[in-house]
Amino acid sequence: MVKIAPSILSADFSKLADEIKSVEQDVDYIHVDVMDGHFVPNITIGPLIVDAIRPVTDLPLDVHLMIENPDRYVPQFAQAGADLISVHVEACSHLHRVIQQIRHEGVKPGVVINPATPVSAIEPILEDVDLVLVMTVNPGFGGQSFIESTLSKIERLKELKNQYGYNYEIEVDGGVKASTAKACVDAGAEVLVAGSAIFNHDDRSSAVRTIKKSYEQSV
Ligand SMILES: O=C(CO)[C@H](O)[C@H](O)COP(=O)(O)O
Ligand SMILES: [Fe+2]
Repeated sequence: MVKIAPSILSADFSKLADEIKSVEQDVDYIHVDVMDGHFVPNITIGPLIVDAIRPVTDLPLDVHLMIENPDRYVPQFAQAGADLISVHVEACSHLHRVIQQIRHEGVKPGVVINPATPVSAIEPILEDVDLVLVMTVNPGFGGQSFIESTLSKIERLKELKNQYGYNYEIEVDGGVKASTAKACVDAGAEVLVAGSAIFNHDDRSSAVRTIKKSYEQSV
């Protein structure tokens, strides 16, 4: 079963609790985009917001850290109630140490690769993570166009997972909507992050259904 993870980056921040409630019956994770204005040009959410939305839902909070030196903030996001914390390989000088740190905090660790980063950059860490997030846009903003060249990396991650019996889920993030979701699922994506394709529609159930219908023939 393919999982859906709505990104609250495209939600109405003046009523985040209502926004989360509007999707939770149809989805599997709540995706939280944390940006620091350094690793990416945008500034968004910190641990205080994660703490505030934690009691709103029982769904796992999938926290995507787009920040430099994430080791400085992992304990705060863990204490705030993150269930998964993913860090960019491009933002970590000591990736293995950060992944260990996340697990030590009792949280599932994930690693993220940007569109221009090859799978080979994270091969040594694949046995240690619960999630691999393939960015299908350059991180920083919602509502961007899907980058097709990322599909071969999803296929490679599926191949490596089958070959070595790794436990990670393959997640994709950026530009995922009805017209791009099937290609992701066919390539091996198991978790689809979608922000604008869900929150830019008044009827969230119908928006999620439209995405699911686009690939259900292939799963
Ligand atoms: O990490 C992200 C951006 O850096 C977001 O999760 C992603 O962009 C979701 O937005 P959309 O589905 O509208 O592309
Ligand atoms: Fe994200």
